[in-house]
Amino acid sequence: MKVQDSVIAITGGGQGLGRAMAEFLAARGAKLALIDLVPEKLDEAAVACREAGGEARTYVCNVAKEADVESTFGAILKDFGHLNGLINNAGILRDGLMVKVKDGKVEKRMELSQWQSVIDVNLTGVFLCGREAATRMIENGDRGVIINIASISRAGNMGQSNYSAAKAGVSALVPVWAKELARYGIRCAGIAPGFVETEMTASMKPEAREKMTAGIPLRRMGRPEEIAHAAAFIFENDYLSGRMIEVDGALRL
Ligand SMILES: NC(=O)C1=CN([C@@H]2O[C@H](COP(=O)(O)OP(=O)(O)OC[C@H]3O[C@@H](n4cnc5c(N)ncnc54)[C@H](O)[C@@H]3O)[C@@H](O)[C@H]2O)C=CC1
Ligand SMILES: CC(C)c1ccc(C(=O)O)c(O)c1O
Repeated sequence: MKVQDSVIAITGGGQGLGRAMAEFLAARGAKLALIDLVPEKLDEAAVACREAGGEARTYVCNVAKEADVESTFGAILKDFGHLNGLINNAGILRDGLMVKVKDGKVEKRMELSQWQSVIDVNLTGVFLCGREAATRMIENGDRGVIINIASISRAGNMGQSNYSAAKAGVSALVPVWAKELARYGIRCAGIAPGFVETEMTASMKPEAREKMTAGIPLRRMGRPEEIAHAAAFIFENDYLSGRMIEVDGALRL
């Protein structure tokens, strides 16, 4: 599918990887529907997309809320008339060990609320947006692509019971949706990034950065545009469906 003139919704499009993917696709002529919780971030991202050469509109929405998601995708169809892509990117971290022994006593360290908040956004949010996007594409007769952003943590990372479970879940949805939606001309694939340079990692102390990158076979973190490049490849390759692409510098957790 051509990126040029395709209408692509990106959740968490206000900053970080979501914004980087939006700018990358905008430079190739995409029409972006940017979805996020934070209006100011959305406005900044939309300006950057227009400067890159694409069209962009913004939608304030909590992906974990069914009513928000339904009205947002309704508005996208009304504004653009079509929907050809969804990048399920919005995600949060609430890391912590599940249990810990302190002074000989076992403590429950990961609160249920900590578990639930990550599952709500990173897994249920992906389900709600994927279901809504597929519904609208099919109703509208649009061919389309759904991309789920996972993480190398999907393999199981210490201190990330909630996050690893959610990322394994969104990876499992990829072949499910690829099989269910192929008959409607919709493909589904995913990307599992390793550590990517973001504002957070850029502000780390040099020693901490060096320790982190020392374990990566390519000896550096990924760049946001390298993840965006993988998203564009998935979008453009019409025989790619049901699979995850790992963009992690060969790191295994
Ligand atoms: N940065 C990294 O090194 C890696 C990131 N990832 C994944 O990539 C995705 C993006 O990560 P980053 O750009 O680093 O994160 P970020 O924290 O910089 O950006 C996430 C965006 O999602 C938005 N968001 C959060 N909750 C939301 C909700 N309920 N509804 C709508 N929007 C919401 C935030 O407002 C923010 O703009 C996430 O799914 C993350 O798990 C995966 C592997 C590595
Ligand atoms: C542990 C993985 C590679 C990781 C690291 C950092 C972030 C982030 O800052 O958002 C992630 O989302 C990750 O999945």
